[in-house]
Amino acid sequence: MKRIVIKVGSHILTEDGSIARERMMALVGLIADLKKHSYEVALVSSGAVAAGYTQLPLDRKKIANRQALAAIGQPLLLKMYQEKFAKFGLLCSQVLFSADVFESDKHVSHAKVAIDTLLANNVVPIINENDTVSIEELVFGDNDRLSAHVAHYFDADILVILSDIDALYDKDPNCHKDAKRRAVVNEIEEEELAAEHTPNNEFATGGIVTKLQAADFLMNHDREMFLASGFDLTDVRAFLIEGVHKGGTLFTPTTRS
Ligand SMILES: Nc1ncnc2c1ncn2[C@@H]1O[C@H](COP(=O)(O)OP(=O)(O)O)[C@@H](O)[C@H]1O
Ligand SMILES: N[C@@H](CCC(=O)OP(=O)(O)O)C(=O)O
Repeated sequence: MKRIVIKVGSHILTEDGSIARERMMALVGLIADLKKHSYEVALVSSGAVAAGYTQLPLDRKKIANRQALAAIGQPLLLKMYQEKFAKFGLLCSQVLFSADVFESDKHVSHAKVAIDTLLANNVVPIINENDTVSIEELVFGDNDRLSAHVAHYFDADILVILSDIDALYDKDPNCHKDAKRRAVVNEIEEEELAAEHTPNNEFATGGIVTKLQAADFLMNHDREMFLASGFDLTDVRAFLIEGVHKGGTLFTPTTRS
């Protein structure tokens, strides 16, 4: 059985100031199908701050307000996921991490027991950063790097990032019409890892750089990452279910390709 971690960003989960229910439903449908194809699936979902903002539009630039919005939004997000997974007869669960968990072997092994037990019982773990308490040195700040840690420390075969962009390009395709897709990447340059963050949505925090940092972390640990569109799930379905790499970018260590 293959274990995968899927990460979905805030932009995919929000639309016109609300949670994008249809896209959430499509994602849950994909996970249900993957489970039928014998995958174990854990989901890293952003969207707590965005969900909180639908209820109380506080100024999101203030850290204290983001902490409060996450506290409001996280239970709402989970409630929506629970309703949608129930339509497929599946249970889901909430797991919240702060960055320091991954600095302690003891904490990682406790968390792994919980994740393994959920997966063994056919329950989908839905993971997010604990944004209410994760500030300063405790913070990842973006779920791209969090999901890479989850994939590595909990032994996933691959991390799949579903983004508002359908692949990695040689330059930002939202600014350059002639940008070319990079189908397979084996190595990431230092300067690409140090570039500025370029999120394409008011609730997103990462941009392409944190996705590259996630991929670099995984490739350095001999693991793979696949980046594809979260708006249209055709490419990720083809890749995971049919084994066909049409769109999207596969990051794979040189030793494997
Ligand atoms: N070389 C590149 N290839 C792909 N996307 C890029 C590139 N450079 C910058 N970007 C930007 O990064 C954005 C993806 O990051 P982000 O908005 O944080 O995604 P998400 O919320 O889905 O995690 C794209 O929409 C695009 O504008
Ligand atoms: N933990 C935050 C996630 C913010 C974030 O990383 O968003 P994104 O860059 O869209 O993955 C939340 O749930 O709102």
